[in-house]
Amino acid sequence: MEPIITAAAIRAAEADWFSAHPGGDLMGRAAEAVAHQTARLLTGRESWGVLVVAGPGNNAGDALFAAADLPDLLGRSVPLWVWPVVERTHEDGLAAALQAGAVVVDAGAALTLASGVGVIIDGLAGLGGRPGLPDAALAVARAASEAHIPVVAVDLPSGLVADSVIAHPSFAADVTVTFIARKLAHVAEPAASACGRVELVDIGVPVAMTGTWRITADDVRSWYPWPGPRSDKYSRGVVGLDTGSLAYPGAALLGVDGALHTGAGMVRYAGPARESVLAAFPSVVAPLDPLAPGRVQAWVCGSGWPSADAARLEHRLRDRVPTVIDAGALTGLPATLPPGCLLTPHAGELARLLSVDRHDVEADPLAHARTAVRRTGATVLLKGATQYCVRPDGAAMIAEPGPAWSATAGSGDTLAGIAGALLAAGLDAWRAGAMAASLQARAAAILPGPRTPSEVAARGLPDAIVALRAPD
Ligand SMILES: NC(=O)C1=CN([C@@H]2O[C@H](COP(=O)(O)OP(=O)(O)OC[C@H]3O[C@@H](n4cnc5c(N)ncnc54)[C@H](O)[C@@H]3O)[C@@H](O)[C@H]2O)[C@@H](O)CC1
Repeated sequence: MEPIITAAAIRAAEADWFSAHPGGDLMGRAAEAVAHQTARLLTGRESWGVLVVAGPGNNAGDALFAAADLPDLLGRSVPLWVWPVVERTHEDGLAAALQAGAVVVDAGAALTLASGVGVIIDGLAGLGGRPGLPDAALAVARAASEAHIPVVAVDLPSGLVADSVIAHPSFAADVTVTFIARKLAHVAEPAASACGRVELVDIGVPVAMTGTWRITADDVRSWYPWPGPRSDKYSRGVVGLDTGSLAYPGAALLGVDGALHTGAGMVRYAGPARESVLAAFPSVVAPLDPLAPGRVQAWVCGSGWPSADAARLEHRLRDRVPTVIDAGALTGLPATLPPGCLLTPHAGELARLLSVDRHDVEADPLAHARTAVRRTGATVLLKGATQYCVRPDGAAMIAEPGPAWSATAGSGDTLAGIAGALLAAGLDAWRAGAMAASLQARAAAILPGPRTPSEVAARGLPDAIVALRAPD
């Protein structure tokens, strides 16, 4: 798991580092990394000049020192321009840039340069960034974007806020060079799209964890319940699905598809779409009486339920096995849920669960997911372009992102089945939720284009799972 750190935690870590290393130089290390990325982007460009957009803070210091490093790094002269957006920019940084031959320009000249220069270094604001940009800076950002001029953002594109997912008007970076740890804006949509490729640079500052992580490829590989020589269908996990309805039989098929292709040892289907499920998946065990007792290690409920059905949900919860609670089952939850439940709402469902506006959830998804966790005592996987899995102690894990193609009706039903299979195999709800979202993202990524959720499950999941063990 890779920690995602708040701006406050970074500031505290830097303060501790400076007390332990009086007079130490972090800016030099940061600037070196920014210069390196700028040099890479400059190589092969027709125009060799670099425009630095400089604000008042340390972010500008990083950008200006980086520009000053460029002639030495590239072994030749580099035309440099500095636009100090404010009256006073970082003094030592500006002096270094001037020493390297930089010319100070005003807003008008910066706007002209923005569509013809080789690379722009955005050093207007970083951790101290306020939302949005002053008009003149926004005009420069837009001109650069229209002319496809590469932008290197220092720490994060100016206009974004480090701890927020909101896509405020900002520079659109090709590369964002950040230090110590990634922040939420780097990994969570829609802000993340403005960051381009994020290069994380270790500048040797240890930082305290803040309870949010991003799942890594190593986690996905090692948490997947690989079968061994002594595995049988029970040790691999029996997942029960009470999903679908006469109105939405497809949801039952999609959930079963997800569970089978994630590697469930056995799928038991106990719902109203028995005939269609058996016709499509002969390996599924589906008793004639859906209420007949049968061994399951996890349940999946709610996908394709047309409305809340407290009795149907309570019947399944009585087994006291980990349960995925999806879609229709998310309304009308009992006052207390047994341990190990995984709720899988999208933003609209979470908004309804919390009686708030959907836009509030979208503006601060993590806070709302944490509120739902506090109210229900369950683990919550909030679905969307960025998927957050929050467990009862508040710890959050951000799943691997998938292609935008995944935004189709039915992919949530498949996801519930994937999560159910992982719960039945013994993963805790937190890992199962983040893993399910990541596996589905990987499956969709290896089958690019407009695919049905069943195609992603049937063709993408097995290949994505096998590829986890392929040599890099
Ligand atoms: N503390 C250190 O020594 C280190 C700091 N580093 C850099 O320093 C940055 C933090 O420095 P600061 O605390 O000085 O903060 P910033 O450099 O982010 O600057 C904050 C200033 O920018 C102005 N500002 C904020 N948002 C704006 C916006 N949207 N438009 C226009 N002006 C805006 C604010 O009024 C404030 O004066 C980090 O992001 C990182 O780039 C790195 O050099 C690593 C080491």
